[in-house]
Amino acid sequence: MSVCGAARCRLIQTRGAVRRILQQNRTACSHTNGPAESIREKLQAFPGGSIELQKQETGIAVLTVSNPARMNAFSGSMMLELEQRVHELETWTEGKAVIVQGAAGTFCSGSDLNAVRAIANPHDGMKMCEFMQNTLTRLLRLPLISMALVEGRALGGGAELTTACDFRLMTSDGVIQFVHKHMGLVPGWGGAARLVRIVGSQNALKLLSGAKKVDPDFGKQMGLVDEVLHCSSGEGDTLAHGEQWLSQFIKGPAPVIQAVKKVVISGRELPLEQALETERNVFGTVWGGPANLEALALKPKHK
Ligand SMILES: CCCC(=O)SCCNC(=O)CCNC(=O)[C@H](O)C(C)(C)COP(=O)(O)OP(=O)(O)OC[C@H]1O[C@@H](n2cnc3c(N)ncnc32)[C@H](O)[C@@H]1OP(=O)(O)O
Repeated sequence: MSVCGAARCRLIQTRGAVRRILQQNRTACSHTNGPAESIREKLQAFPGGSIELQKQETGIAVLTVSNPARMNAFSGSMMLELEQRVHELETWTEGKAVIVQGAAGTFCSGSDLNAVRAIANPHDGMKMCEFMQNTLTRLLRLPLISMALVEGRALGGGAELTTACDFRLMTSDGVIQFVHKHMGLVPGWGGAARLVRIVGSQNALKLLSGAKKVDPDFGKQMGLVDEVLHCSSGEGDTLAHGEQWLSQFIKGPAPVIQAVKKVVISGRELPLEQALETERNVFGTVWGGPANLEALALKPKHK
């Protein structure tokens, strides 16, 4: 092929890649989309529990999955509520971080099995899966640093939820387990795709095919767990310990923290040329900004 022909070929490939990414973003970022609409009514038919959101003045929000009578399993209405909470976080300009936790000393036991039984056909399953993939992708793409605080158990969809956060912290008795295989399933909320990116395909294959229990030591060893909190679930101060750990990453003004997260997301998800372009654009939002000018005026030494 001539040099011109090769260049034209590369251009066509790049355009194709850009079109695909834009398409993915449209699907994952739209607040309402056609296919997801029809599942909403079905999900609404399975009420129970709630997703609570507390936005704090520190710039840290706490998102609590709460359905204690069912070990914080996701009812249909909780799936809908999670999407609403993520939407609220997407527009939180003062925010820096979000902690995702479970109520009453345990994280989340996945889908509510009562709802699962009622929609146990491929059509509804795929719609529910599309809905949750969309929400969890948006959670991961928030311009906020996110952390799953795993007390007790994170099972099935609960394990998948932990992978939609930037960091995972665990109490010393915490367990993450992709139990899907035991249920005759594979992850469907995007958990497999994200797990491969976090721990690599070899480790992901072991965790999914063996439905292995990940305790804090195993989790740290394979890079799934970022830090172990040396306290037990339900002790009450777990959240304070989690906030303390997170504080090292969120010092400074919200626009700068959000800019950091944006360049990391684009670096993680986009082809290099596009990631570089996004990085330039984000850089332009902080260069010469208040935090930058203040730092320059202080003549800092980074010893
Ligand atoms: C794409 C998404 C795929 C999925 O998420 S599929 C769902 C995967 N999750 C599961 O299979 C979890 C099944 N549950 C369990 O293994 C155990 O209940 C669990 C969480 C280890 C807790 O065990 P224990 O401490 O002995 O407590 P327990 O079994 O008595 O549970 C207390 C009450 O909670 C209920 N529960 C727990 N997980 C649930 C779930 N996912 N859906 C609906 N209900 C659930 C459980 O039935 C029990 O209720 P009850 O007291 O019998 O009325």
